[in-house]
Amino acid sequence: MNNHSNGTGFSSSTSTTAATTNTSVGQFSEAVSESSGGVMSYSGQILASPNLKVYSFADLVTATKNFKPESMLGQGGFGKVYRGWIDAKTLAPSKVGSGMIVAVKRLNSESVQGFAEWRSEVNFLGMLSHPNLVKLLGYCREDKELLLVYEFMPKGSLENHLFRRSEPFPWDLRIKIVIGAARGLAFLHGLQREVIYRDFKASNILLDSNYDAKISDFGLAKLGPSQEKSHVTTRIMGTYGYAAPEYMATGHLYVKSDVYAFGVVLLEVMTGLRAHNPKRPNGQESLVDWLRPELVNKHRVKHIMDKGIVGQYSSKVAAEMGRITLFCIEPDPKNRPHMKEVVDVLEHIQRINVVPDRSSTKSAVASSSRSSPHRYQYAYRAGAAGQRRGPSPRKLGVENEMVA
Ligand SMILES: Nc1ncnc2c1ncn2[C@@H]1O[C@H](COP(=O)(O)OP(=O)(O)OP(=O)(O)O)[C@@H](O)[C@H]1O
Repeated sequence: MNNHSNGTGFSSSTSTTAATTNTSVGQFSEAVSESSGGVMSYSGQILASPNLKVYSFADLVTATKNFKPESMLGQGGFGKVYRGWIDAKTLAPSKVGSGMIVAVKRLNSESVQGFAEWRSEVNFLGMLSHPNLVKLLGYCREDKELLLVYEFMPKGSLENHLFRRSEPFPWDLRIKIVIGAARGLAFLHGLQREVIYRDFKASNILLDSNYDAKISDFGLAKLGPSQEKSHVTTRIMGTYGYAAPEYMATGHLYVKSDVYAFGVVLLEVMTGLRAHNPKRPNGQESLVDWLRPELVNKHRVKHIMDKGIVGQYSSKVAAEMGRITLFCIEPDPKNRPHMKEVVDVLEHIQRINVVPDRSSTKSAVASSSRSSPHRYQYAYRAGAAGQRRGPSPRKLGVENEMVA
């Protein structure tokens, strides 16, 4: 057993483990001290020290009832995620059915990338706190086992709602979610030493019971460039369809590479179509390449909007969404907006959505029999409705799979 909790939610072994997770934590602590520790920024905070519970593997076996298959919430590129139970006050593992629900990610410890992802998650999420970032509660590293314990997000991911459900996802929830996610990214980009998230996509936007968005999965996050530099150079990793062209071509990663990926998610939210789907006809596999020309003409934008949500947004809103999306997916990173500007524009779009024949989006949505937020029921079931709109996104650069 490597680590033990001292029951206070923080233990000396937390810092020992953090210190031994090498380079990125060193850099990160530096970035934190540059920002003088415990600083508020865009209503978020860099914690003076990580506040994570250290679990033993046996703790998490108890919490998840031995990772029973029925409690699996989902599966990502680096491991499986299970529903678990802990005591809400002490965060100690509890019996299934008592205390509070958490999500326990068990990483594939055989893979080098699995360890890198685990370390990055502990380093970044352990130090950052913001209403639009998912909360990491604790972790376990024992022999080959690497696990992470997160707050449970009962409404699943944006990807689930957009692409795996038979019912169209209401427009007002779509816009609320992208605003939350934009605030989360703006927080990361607004830190004194910027954090580049690098894997922004619909499946990494998780939703709480109120459909408030929280960005999860900091496995690929990087500290931004120091001082004069505009970018960091890294191995190409991420997910097909979302990675910015400059990053794919050169490995140069900018804060604005995240803005590009955000623009791709906006396009998915508008159209209800996946960023990349090899099953679409020739020339339509990449959503951006296929639909960018439509975004240029504000009168054509309405034709690419998801047919399932007609009547829930005004044409002005569709045109404005088209404009900000186009701005985010500009080929040259310098021409893309800052996330703070994107937040302002999206908040404006949310305010101006007056739908014809109705006085507000809310009433528009409420009067739609198919997609009222009250009627829109979502019970968390992993992969509930199968692949409504194409296969899951494919990871770039996992292990030795490099992309030319
Ligand atoms: N905190 C959480 N609460 C509820 N469900 C979660 C939580 N974290 C993850 N999940 C579920 O588990 C699934 C897998 O998550 P994970 O982060 O491992 O992979 P991913 O983001 O879907 O893909 P990849 O890691 O390959 O990019 C998610 O899509 C989501 O459905």
